[in-house]
Amino acid sequence: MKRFVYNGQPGRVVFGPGALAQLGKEIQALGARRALVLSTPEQRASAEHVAQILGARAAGVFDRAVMHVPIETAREARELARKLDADCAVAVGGGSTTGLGKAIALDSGLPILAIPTTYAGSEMTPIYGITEGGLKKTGRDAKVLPRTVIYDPELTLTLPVGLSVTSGINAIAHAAEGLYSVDSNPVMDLMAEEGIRALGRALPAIRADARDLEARGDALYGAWLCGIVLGNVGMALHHKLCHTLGGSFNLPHAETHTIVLPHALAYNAKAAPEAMRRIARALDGAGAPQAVFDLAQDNGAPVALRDIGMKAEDLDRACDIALQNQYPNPRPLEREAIRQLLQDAFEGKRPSAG
Ligand SMILES: NC(=O)C1=CN([C@@H]2O[C@H](COP(=O)(O)OP(=O)(O)OC[C@H]3O[C@@H](n4cnc5c(N)ncnc54)[C@H](O)[C@@H]3O)[C@@H](O)[C@H]2O)C=CC1
Ligand SMILES: O=C(O)/C=C\C(=O)CC(=O)O
Repeated sequence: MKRFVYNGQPGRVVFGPGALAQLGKEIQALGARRALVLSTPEQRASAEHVAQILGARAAGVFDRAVMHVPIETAREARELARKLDADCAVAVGGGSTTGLGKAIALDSGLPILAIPTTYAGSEMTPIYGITEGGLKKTGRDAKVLPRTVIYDPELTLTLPVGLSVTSGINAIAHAAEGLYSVDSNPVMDLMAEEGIRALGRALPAIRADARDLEARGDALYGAWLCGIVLGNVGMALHHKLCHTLGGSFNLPHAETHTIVLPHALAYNAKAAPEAMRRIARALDGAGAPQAVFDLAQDNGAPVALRDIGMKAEDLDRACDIALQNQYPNPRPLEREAIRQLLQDAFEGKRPSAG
């Protein structure tokens, strides 16, 4: 008999092509009068478009979001929010931009309205990350959970195919680890399997036609479900390895998730057979690690850490860092086997079945 605790996270979702048109109404519903719009430098035009929709309710645009939220950028954005007397942050972009909004909210309590344009899922979580002195610290705080999320698939049509595939597999990683989480529950399991299924369907269709709006909607739907799982249940070895590789070796976030996931699943396969069965079923494959590997490789994503900047001589240190603290994982953390996992991921081996 299952025993579990289920805690729904508050938050409003407006979903669908053209949903961005609801922005004015949604800001008004939040009671905000002066919104600071956030973006990366590359998405400045999207931020300006959002500011235009907000009209008099736009206080300004800050376009310097970058990956992993450096504390200096967070301080600059917080200062600007104070100077402009902003009462809300609107984050238009991927996990980096939502992350910057969270850093402002953590400090000031300002509500966030998120408009995600990748599949990372940060908009659905109370998890924040800030990097200081080369070290990324993450934490959970209800204050940083966006109050409203507008998912508009039209805004993802410009997401390059390569990043669409790796970002989609980043989302699948949340659901996969959610299925064997120490605090999983039946509702999250349903969302996790459905999220993986939607992304498994959508990514090849996006690869075939990046402007396929139906597939873009499917991918965003999957990302939403996977993001909910990340926000509600604890992650395990895979996320720990990716944070180590991203935080200490500066590897790109979505690509790292894509490469490591098949190997983390292979490591945990025997200890979490029901999770593996559900992942394989969602991807219509014979085995979960192999199905995830094939999804990446068949859609042109990198499959070897050595191809995204990892150095062979750093693998021992990565293994040591990932094992510094104990954390729940279906299979106990065994140094030799985890070092082999990293070697396999480094070389881009397809995990063997059984
Ligand atoms: N706190 C949380 O719950 C989570 C946090 N994250 C964090 O988010 C960051 C990674 O976020 P990602 O979304 O992977 O990447 P990102 O937000 O850094 O975006 C990658 C690049 O793609 C561009 N881009 C985004 N959407 C686009 C679009 N529709 N069209 C064209 N270009 C677009 C961005 O401007 C940027 O240049 C990492 O720092 C990661 O740790 C990721 C997942 C969950
Ligand atoms: O590192 C963070 O900012 C928080 C969580 C994540 O990045 C989740 C992930 O690894 O995709």
